[in-house]
Amino acid sequence: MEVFFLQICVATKNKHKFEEFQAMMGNSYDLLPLPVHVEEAPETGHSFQEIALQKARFYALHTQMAVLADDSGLVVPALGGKPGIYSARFAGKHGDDAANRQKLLMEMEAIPDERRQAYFVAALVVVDANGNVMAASEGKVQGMILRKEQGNGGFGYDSLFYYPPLHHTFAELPPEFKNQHSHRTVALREILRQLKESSASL
Ligand SMILES: O=P(O)(O)OP(=O)(O)OP(=O)(O)OC[C@H]1O[C@@H](n2cnc3c(O)ncnc32)[C@H](O)[C@@H]1O
Ligand SMILES: [Mg+2]
Repeated sequence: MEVFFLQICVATKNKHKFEEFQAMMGNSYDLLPLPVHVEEAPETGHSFQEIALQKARFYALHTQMAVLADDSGLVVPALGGKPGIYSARFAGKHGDDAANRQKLLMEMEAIPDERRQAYFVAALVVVDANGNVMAASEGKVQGMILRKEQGNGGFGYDSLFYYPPLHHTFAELPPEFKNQHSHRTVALREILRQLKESSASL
C-alpha cells in the first residue's frame, strides 16, 4: 500500500498554510480544512514541536479525525531568536502580518548586513483521531532579512525573507518555487516518509 490513509484534516486556521499543503500533497491525500466553528487551539507550549503537538491533539479531539498540525515561525539569531514561537503575534495582535513585518524591520534597523541571517522553522505533527503521534518532524530554511519588503506573494514574513539560492524573496517567487524549498516542504517530506514507512510495516 502506498499511503497509510487518504483523508486527513489540515489543522490550521491559516488559509495560506492550507493552500501550501494542498499544493504540496493534495494529489496524494484528500485534505480537509478545519470545520469553521472549531475554536482556536491554545498555543502555550515552549517550542515549535511542543506547540505543534498541542494543536494536533486539540484539533483531533475536536474533529475526531486524524490531523496534520503545523507550528512555524521565523528565527533571527541577531535578535536572540525572536520572533520565534511568537512569530504570529510579534507586534501584539495575532495574525497581523503587516504589523509583524514592520516591527521586525524596526528591531533590525541597526543590525548590519552581515548579521541579518534568519531561518524559518516548521514543526509538523500528524496524530490519529485518538491523539497518538503517527509522524513528527521539523524543517528549516536559511535566508536573510532585507531592509524593505520585496514581492506580493506568500504571507507572513515572506516579503522580507531573501532566499540566496533563488536570488529572490519567497514573496517574489511563484508559489511552486517556495513550495520546493521551504521549511514546510522539508518537514513535510519527512512526514510523508514516516507515514509511508509505517504503512509498509503494517
Ligand atoms: O496556528 P495556525 O492556526 O496553524 O496558524 P498561525 O498563522 O497562527 O500559525 P503559527 O501559530 O504557526 O504562526 C506562524 C507564523 O510564523 C510566520 N510564518 C510561518 N511560516 C511562514 C512562511 O512560510 N512564510 C512566512 N511567514 C511564516 C507567520 O507570521 C505566521 O503567522
Ligand atoms: Mg497559531
